[in-house]
Amino acid sequence: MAQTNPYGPNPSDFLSNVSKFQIIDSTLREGEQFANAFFTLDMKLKIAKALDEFGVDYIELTSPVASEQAREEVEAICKLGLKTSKILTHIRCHMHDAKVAVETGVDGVNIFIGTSSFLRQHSHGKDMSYITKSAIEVIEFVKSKGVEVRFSTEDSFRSDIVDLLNIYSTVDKLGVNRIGIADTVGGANPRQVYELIRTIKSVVSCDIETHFHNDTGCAIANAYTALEAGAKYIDTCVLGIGERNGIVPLGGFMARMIVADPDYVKSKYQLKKIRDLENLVADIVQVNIPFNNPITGFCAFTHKAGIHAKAILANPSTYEILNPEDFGLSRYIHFANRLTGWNAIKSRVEQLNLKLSDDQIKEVTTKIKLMGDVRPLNIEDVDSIIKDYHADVSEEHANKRQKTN
Ligand SMILES: CC(=O)SCCNC(=O)CCNC(=O)[C@H](O)C(C)(C)COP(=O)(O)OP(=O)(O)OC[C@H]1O[C@@H](n2cnc3c(N)ncnc32)[C@H](O)[C@@H]1OP(=O)(O)O
Ligand SMILES: O=C(O)CCC(=O)C(=O)O
Ligand SMILES: [Zn+2]
Repeated sequence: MAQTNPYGPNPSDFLSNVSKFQIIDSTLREGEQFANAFFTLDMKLKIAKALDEFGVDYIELTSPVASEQAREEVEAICKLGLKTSKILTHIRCHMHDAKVAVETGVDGVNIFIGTSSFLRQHSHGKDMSYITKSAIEVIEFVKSKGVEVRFSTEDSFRSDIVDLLNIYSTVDKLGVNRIGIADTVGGANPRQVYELIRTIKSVVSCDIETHFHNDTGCAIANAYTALEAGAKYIDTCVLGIGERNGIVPLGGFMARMIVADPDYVKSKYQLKKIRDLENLVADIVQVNIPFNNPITGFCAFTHKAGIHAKAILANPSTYEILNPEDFGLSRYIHFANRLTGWNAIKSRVEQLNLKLSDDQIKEVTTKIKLMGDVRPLNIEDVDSIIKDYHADVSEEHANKRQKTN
């Protein structure tokens, strides 16, 4: 009987887009706002090509009005003729920005403006009626140029819900391709995300994009819940880089989604390229891949405790929700420590091509654990304990045979 996936989408959840989400990768926009990022054109071209090869649906680029170089970079990336990813640029709700953006050759423009009282008062100083008026003007202009348009409210979760419903239904009627909902300060939790998206979805017919910061560690969970509530597009960055501690990390998001819908994720994204993509960005922004990074952290597929090792050797699904092979990686059983057990050591004895009975393996395991109580062990330590033990028991055996002959 086919087993149902306990982590799969709920089949009765008709609004859910868990099995048809798309990725808007913002490594070259939000990621450029990461404290350590200084991207040259060459670096941006390399990252754009790698994102395209991985298969992200869209690549979002820094506003062309940020600097002359930024504008040239947008144009150069548009000219790459990427095979999969469409190109967006991220602009203020501002006519000048829109005029510059549509001349760069992008496929779409992501417009944003702050709607919370914090941002209305201290960022741009405009009220909701001004915001609505300029949104209409800028959206109509971008649409007239035949490129995709998305309108987003910055700091959506601290914005007044009536303001949000009014502005989103207005821009929806203008025919935007997507609206964006942003947790700009990373304070939202999954339940709030679900409720806000369901409420907004009831007044718009266009698709919903979401943008989650990770200040309180909820970014991936919020992204997943957003899809469950009916959002379709998730903003990501490689390694989650971005302003402050960044946004939804592409790799971690892939880990979340492959568990929910393996067929969709494997058919759409080149998962075996995730490690190279992360290494490329990590090198460019000069950070290490975190040890506990989903998928590519150095110990993401390392099993240590004896109980885990035994079960993993019997069936990897016992303690693995992700299959390392899906990402071109392999699992590792860490047996050189005092938490090891005889099953793990038996596997090592077999790898070393030695013959020991189960009782002998249990005895040598006790020796390894005793040594592991004294100091940290490495593989060579364990191998030499096994080999010495093997030599001893073989010699004993030979002596016994000599005596009986
Ligand atoms: C949450 C986010 O990550 S949003 C994306 C952030 N991205 C960026 O900031 C891109 C890089 N930014 C830049 O290069 C510059 O800030 C520029 C070119 C956009 C603007 O530079 P400046 O004109 O020197 O203004 P400065 O950066 O000091 O202040 C921001 C200006 O944008 C205005 N503004 C801020 N957000 C918006 C918006 N969404 N729509 C319209 N105007 C806005 C502010 O009112 C302010 O203009 P003012 O000084 O005339 O009041
Ligand atoms: O444009 C958006 O939707 C998000 C902008 C942004 O980076 C943020 O609000 O944190
Ligand atoms: Zn952001």
